[in-house]
Amino acid sequence: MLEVSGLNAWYDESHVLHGMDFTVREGEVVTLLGRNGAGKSTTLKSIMGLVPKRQGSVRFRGQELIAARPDTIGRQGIGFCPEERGIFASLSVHENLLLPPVVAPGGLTIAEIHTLFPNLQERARSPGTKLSGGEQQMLAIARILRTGAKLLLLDEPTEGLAPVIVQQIGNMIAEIKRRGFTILLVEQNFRFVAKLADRHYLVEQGKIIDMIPAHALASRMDDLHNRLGV
Ligand SMILES: Nc1ncnc2c1ncn2[C@@H]1O[C@H](COP(=O)(O)OP(=O)(O)OP(=O)(O)O)[C@@H](O)[C@H]1O
Repeated sequence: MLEVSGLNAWYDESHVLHGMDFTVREGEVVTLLGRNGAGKSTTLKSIMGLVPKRQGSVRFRGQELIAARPDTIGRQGIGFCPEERGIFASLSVHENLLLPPVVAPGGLTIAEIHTLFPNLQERARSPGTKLSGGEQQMLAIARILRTGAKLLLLDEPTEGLAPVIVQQIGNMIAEIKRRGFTILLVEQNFRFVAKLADRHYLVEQGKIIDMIPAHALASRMDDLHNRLGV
C-alpha cells in the first residue's frame, strides 16, 4: 500500500532523513521505533509533504507522491494525526469532527464514530478546550476516520496519557485495524505497540536500520531496550 524508498528530508540546512526504505502493506499496523530525534515524526511529515524539502520516492497504491502537495496527498487517502493533535479549542467536539473534508467513500459515519468513542458522543457539544488529553487524542483519530482515508499516520498517540487511557487507545487502534484500516504508528511506548503491531521498523539517525516482525519481538527485547534507551 505504501512504499517509501530512498527518502531524504531537510529542514533548511539540516539534513534529517538519509534514505529511508520501508513498506506498509494493506491492513497492517506498522511502527517506527527509535530514540528522540531519530527522525520518526519527520518521516510521517515527509510522507504528507509537510517538510520544506524532500527527495526519494513515496508511492501510495502505486502512485508517486514525492512531488505532490499536502492537500493532494490527503485526497489520495492518507490521514495524518500529528503529535500536537490539532484540536480547535474554540470549536465543539462535533464541529472538530466535521472539519476535515471527506476525500473518499468508506469513511465511518458519525453514528459509527459515536459507537466506537462513546465519550465523544457524550461530549459532542463541549468545546475542544474542555476535553481531557485522552479525549483529545480520540477526537484527533476519530476525525480522520470520517474522511475515507485508508492509511492513517499516527504520531505518538499515547504521549502524556495515563495507563488506563493508553489501554483504551490501544483497544481503539485494534478495532480500527479490524475494520480494515492500515496504520503507520510512531511510538515511544514499547509495551503499547508490542501488542498491536504486525511489524516494527527501527529508526536511527534518519535511516531504517532493522525490521522486526511481531513474532520476533520478544527475543529482541533486551537489544531494543538498549537501542531505544527506554
Ligand atoms: N521544524 C524543525 N526544524 C528544524 N529541525 C527540526 C524540526 N523538526 C525536527 N527537527 C530535527 O530533526 C531531527 C528529527 O526530529 P524528529 O522530530 O523527526 O524525531 P523523532 O524521531 O520523531 O523524535 P521525537 O520523538 O523527539 O519527535 C531532530 O534532530 C530534530 O531536532
